[in-house]
Amino acid sequence: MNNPLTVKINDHLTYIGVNDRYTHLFEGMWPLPDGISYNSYLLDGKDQVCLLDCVKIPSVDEFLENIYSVLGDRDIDYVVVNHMEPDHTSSLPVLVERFPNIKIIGNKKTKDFLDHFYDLTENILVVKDGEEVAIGNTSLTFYTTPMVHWPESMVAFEKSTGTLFSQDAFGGYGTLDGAIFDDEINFDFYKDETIRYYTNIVGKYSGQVVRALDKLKDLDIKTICPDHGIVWRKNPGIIVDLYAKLAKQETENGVLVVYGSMYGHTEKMAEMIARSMAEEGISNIRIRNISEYPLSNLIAESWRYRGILLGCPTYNVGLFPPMANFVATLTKQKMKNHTLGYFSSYSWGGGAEKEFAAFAEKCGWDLLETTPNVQGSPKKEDIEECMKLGREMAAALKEAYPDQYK
Ligand SMILES: Cc1cc2nc3c(=O)[nH]c(=O)nc-3n(C[C@H](O)[C@H](O)[C@H](O)COP(=O)(O)O)c2cc1C
Repeated sequence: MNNPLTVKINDHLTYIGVNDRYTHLFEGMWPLPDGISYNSYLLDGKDQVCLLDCVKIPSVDEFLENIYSVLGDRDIDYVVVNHMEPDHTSSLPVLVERFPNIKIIGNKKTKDFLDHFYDLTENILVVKDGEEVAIGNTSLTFYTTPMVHWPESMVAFEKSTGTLFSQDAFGGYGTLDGAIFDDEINFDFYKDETIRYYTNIVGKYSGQVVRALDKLKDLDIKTICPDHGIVWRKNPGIIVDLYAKLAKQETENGVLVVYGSMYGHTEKMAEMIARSMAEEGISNIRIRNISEYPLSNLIAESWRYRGILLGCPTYNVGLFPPMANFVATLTKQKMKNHTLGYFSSYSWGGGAEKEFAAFAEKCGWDLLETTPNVQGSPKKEDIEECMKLGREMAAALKEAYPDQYK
């Protein structure tokens, strides 16, 4: 049956994934303004057929329709579970029911998860790192990529065509709107969403990403088939380079000012600090109100800019709660190459400034000297302190990017 929604990648490989424009929050917390795709692939080795990764359960009917339209009444011999996260496996039990002879390919850790998630304990082929499994007239070789971004994560490589099935690595948010290949798509449409995906989902495991990239560097990769987003067949180097750059965290010239404010005192401080940076010639400045701007985007922007300035009022002897949450998130992100400044406001005993100082020590970024802590509305001398902090940030950026200030 002709189904234009299943797309041939090569003679024996077909894209059979689905788009999701209904889920508003990925993993229950990351906004999906452009939706997301759950990619799945059917590898036809003539005598044997193998499915690579599945989709989220609400799309199971469309998924099965795609499978049947490619396979007709043929059976499926294997399903590879490269990653156990339910957006790729919650349809697996239905698949197993429809294709009772199917063997699930995973590693030792996958086997454990299959039992705990879905009570699946039979017909599992456990593969080791580097093991090759014949799929009819072709084969798949499996490489474990632990913590990119779960412990059982692995990738599969089909060497006859140089196709890497990379699970969540090299993926991005955003549905595949008609086109699925990099040469059919304007990547500028997807780039920001790919970066936001990386920083939200994979970012804190960048060390493991670097190790995984190193492990796969000798493979002759011609096509990358991730579990979300674009299939890379023309220029896979673009997405590999982007991931490598993000993993190394090469920050760029600019400042992200994140503030929280209930009654405007801290907001005023943020505006003054930004003004003094602008007066010093810093042109990439973003001021974000933490109560209004999504955490997901704040993470992506803090990943990007070298300068990070955080400010908030004292709230019950500590940080304003949304800022406390952001600071805790930043601590877990393990980011590098940043210059940090902080500022705060209080009315009686204070407390936010101490928690900012504790964060500064933990993250280990370059810390600016001036840390204004203002009682109530900023007065003349407080304004001067804020301007001084801005000038210090400007000086740090000029030192970090001297070529841009010649
Ligand atoms: C719910 C609440 C709790 C506060 N807790 C403290 C506190 O523990 N210590 C303190 O010095 N000020 C406290 N404040 C006062 C604010 O930190 C202070 O008024 C600050 O200047 C407000 O800044 P903003 O205008 O940017 O919101 C609290 C204010 C509110 C509304």
